[in-house]
Amino acid sequence: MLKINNLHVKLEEEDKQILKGVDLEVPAGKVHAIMGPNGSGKSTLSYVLSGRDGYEVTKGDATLDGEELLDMEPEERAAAGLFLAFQYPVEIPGVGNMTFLRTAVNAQRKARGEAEMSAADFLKFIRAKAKDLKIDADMLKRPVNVGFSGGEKKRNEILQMAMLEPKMCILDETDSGLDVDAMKLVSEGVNALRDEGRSFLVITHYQRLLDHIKPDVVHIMAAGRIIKSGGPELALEVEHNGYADILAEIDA
Ligand SMILES: Nc1ncnc2c1ncn2[C@@H]1O[C@H](COP(=O)(O)OP(=O)(O)OP(=O)(O)O)[C@@H](O)[C@H]1O
Repeated sequence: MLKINNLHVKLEEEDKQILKGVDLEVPAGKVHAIMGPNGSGKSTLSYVLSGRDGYEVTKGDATLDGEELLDMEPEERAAAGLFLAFQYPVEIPGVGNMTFLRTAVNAQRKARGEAEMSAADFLKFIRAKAKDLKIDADMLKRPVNVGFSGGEKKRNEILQMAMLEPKMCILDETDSGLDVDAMKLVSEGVNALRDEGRSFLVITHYQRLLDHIKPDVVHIMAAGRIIKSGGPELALEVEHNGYADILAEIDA
């Protein structure tokens, strides 16, 4: 599924290397988590995979099911099955949430050579998914994310993910801004999408999210590289002891 090989990335505007040799492999059907101190490069990794401007890949590559991701335009990456839920979801004034989702779903279907979904079928589909995520019908009519609370934005992103049915989902700090109940709801939304053909990369600071979304593997990122990988117990170790011991192990 997702394979990242010795990825080096610098900022385009200044000579600052942020990713310094990331190696990561997320097989089909698996949930991997990335934790790591502030500024270690976790969000940069998700931005680069999504095709955001401002970063230059200086070495290495990333493939999704063998296809080179980094050469693709952002919409081609989405059509290839990549989905990213960002730390700070964007607001799109003037574009209704429902219209946005219908356009996105139909663009994906078109890219896959499938027929567009009719208005009636789409309405049924979105209403069922929104109900599962306890998203108010009123929120579907409002402009995308405009005036949504932090938690509503996160839930809306999980709705987008549920509607687009991607094969590789990257969730960047989906827990930030969620209250306990919303975190449970969002985690349930993610768990409902777990499937042997779908993989997840969950970037988080908090072990408690991983209590709900149980990862197969936890990676620790520091200074632009994955420095340690292990099972869910690694997240517990971080929760109890912080990163100092792990960083010291690497330096030794
Ligand atoms: N556009 C930019 N201009 C200047 N520095 C940047 C830019 N983008 C990223 N950086 C720097 O790159 C480093 C990695 O940032 P990144 O946001 O990827 O870290 P992170 O691991 O996601 O951090 P956090 O846990 O705090 O969200 C940081 O030192 C950050 O300041």
